[in-house]
Amino acid sequence: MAATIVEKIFSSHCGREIRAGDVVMAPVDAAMIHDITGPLAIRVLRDMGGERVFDPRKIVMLFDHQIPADSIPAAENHVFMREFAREQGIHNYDMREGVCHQVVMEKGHAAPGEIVVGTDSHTCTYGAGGAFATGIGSTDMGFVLKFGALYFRVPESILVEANGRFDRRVGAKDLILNIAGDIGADGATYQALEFVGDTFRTMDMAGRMTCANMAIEMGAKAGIVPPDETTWEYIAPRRAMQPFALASDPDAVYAEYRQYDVADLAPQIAVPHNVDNVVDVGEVAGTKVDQVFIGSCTNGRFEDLAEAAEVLGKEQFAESVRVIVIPASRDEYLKSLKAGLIERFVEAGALFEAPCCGPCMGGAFGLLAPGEVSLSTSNRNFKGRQGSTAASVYLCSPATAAASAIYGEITDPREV
Ligand SMILES: CC(C)[C@H](C(=O)O)[C@@H](O)C(=O)O
Ligand code: SF4
Repeated sequence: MAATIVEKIFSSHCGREIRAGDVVMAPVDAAMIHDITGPLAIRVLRDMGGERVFDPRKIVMLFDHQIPADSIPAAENHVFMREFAREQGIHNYDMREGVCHQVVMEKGHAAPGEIVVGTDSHTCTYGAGGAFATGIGSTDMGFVLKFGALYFRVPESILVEANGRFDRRVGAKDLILNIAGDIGADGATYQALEFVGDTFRTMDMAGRMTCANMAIEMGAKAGIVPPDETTWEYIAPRRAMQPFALASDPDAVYAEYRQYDVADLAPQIAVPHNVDNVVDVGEVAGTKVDQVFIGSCTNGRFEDLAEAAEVLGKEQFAESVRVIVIPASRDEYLKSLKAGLIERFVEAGALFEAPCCGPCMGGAFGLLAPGEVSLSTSNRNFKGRQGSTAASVYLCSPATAAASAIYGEITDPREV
């Protein structure tokens, strides 16, 4: 019977034919925990009487949300997790490598055809690499840590096809914001978004990660780009794995089909206070901004920083704006450093920070005062997300963020 890529992944893990809607107990190939949600998962494991984890090699631990520790409880969480990792023989990246989703991908913990879970909603990012990846709660993770498997209701898929070439300074983030605006924040609840078409096929891994990352912003359980040459090139230095074919059958059954042509797509922006409140940047151009954040698991890769630097050129950032630039990982940091991007950002007046979640979630720093406006390349603009509930957060691409930071107001990057 014809199957979607998601149904195929579950079938291969369960050893029998699985269909969307089935509830199955499936083994996981990797499980990620971080500094916020990890401690609770460990406590759940303990409460269940779990002495040892199922397989320490399949568990990835790292700290990214509250680093370096910004409070004594955060520092205590770090100590608690370090001790657990030592006791169980789990490799702990600690706070050395960067934002969880970037690190999982970069270090090859997720690969095509795998099932990966993480105690973070943006775990769906690894779908960029052809995995079925989804965020789970800490209670479920306690179970996974002990048994290496979890109950899943296999999702139906929505086929999202994008064709055409982007205009100058328009890219993956604009497309996914446009899709979020179209599908809506709950339009894909408990389903999987399968990204196909020329636009995704010619998109680099950085762009695919940006898109898969935001699947959860439409309520989707997962977002997945069927693996192709780009995927396997990314995987090659990270995992000893022979490329194999994995795609939906042509007559697979989908819950929905959505088509996009990106040729005339303008830069997009999500206006406060919802991710699906999306308009062309031109509609809000001229809005004054107090803070611009370029970073996060959505847009903190070298390609994103390079895009922002290209728009910046030899300009300065407006003195009225606090510009915070944070690469998503140590690798991305080093690439940016070697390419001279950091020097350019700092010369232009930016604060350049070491890899972490930063102001994305208003966790460690970069909080907004009531009435302030932030422009962010991250994925959520809910009330209070980056500080005061009376502040406003807009979401955009790195190009739009850089252009707006130069002028101190929301600016279409094509006009710079
Ligand atoms: C802290 C964590 C649980 C949370 C998530 O699940 O996504 C955070 O990373 C976020 O982006 O809101
Ligand atoms: S960068 Fe933001 S969205 Fe990504 S994991 Fe950190 S807090 Fe969550």
